[in-house]
Amino acid sequence: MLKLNNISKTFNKGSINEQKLFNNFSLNIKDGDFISIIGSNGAGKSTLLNLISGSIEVDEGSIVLNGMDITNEGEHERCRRISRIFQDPSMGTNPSMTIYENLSMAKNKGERFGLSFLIDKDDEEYFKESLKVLGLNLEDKLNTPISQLSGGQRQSLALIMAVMGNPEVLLLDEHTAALDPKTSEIIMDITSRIVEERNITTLMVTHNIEHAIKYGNRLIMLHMGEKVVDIEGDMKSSLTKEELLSLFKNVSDKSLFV
Ligand SMILES: Nc1ncnc2c1ncn2[C@@H]1O[C@H](COP(=O)(O)OP(=O)(O)OP(=O)(O)O)[C@@H](O)[C@H]1O
Repeated sequence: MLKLNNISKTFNKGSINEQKLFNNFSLNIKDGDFISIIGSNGAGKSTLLNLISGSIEVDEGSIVLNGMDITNEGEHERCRRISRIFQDPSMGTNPSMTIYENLSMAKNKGERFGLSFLIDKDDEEYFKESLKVLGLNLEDKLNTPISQLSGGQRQSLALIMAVMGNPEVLLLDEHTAALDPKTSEIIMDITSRIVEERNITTLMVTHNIEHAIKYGNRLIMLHMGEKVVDIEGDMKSSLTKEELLSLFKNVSDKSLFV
């Protein structure tokens, strides 16, 4: 269980650009939840993931992961338990290294090691088995530099790397947004298979309404740092695109008057 308790976050405090984004924001996420997070630009979606990953600190409130208060842990300390994939496929992998080396790095995440320690031939079979799940034949390209892979192949690899250490939480920050529509569908299919097979608690920020509806057991809409829609279970699975767009429009229209 991941719990965000009464979180507050203000950017540029005390300056003319001060922006109070989250004010007493709470969220309880159950183990195995796959949550789609939508909302207009600037709603606070990425900031929410930043607060969970530890890349920015909360001003007030606490974050508790499976009973352990991680509020004061930095990103590096949280990274073994919380994995993240970004929009840019080059961010999850090291382009100057091979697939094999990247996977070795992911396997040893958070540990102190030198490159010589990374090359362990015994890992080869394990890496090949992990890559086979993707169905992209990357298992035959272990010695190929990442720079020679397409964006979709890189993002698939980033997924395998992100879940390699069995994280408790997976954060997906518009991870298909930079891909062409067909590749984006393939990556979403792979994502959903991996998340389901491993039962990883997942938060996925997306601007793709269809993906938000199709994937996950829960959907949250953020608006100006507030949770304005939160549906799950049967309500989520029967939600139509029209209904969601109408909810979205209601929220946007209302904000014109505040
Ligand atoms: N590090 C920061 N310093 C100052 N302001 C920030 C910082 N991070 C985010 N903000 C501000 O907080 C607000 C929310 O930003 P955030 O990136 O979380 O929105 P978002 O919902 O992810 O938007 P988008 O869909 O455009 O990616 C924005 O107004 C943004 O300018």
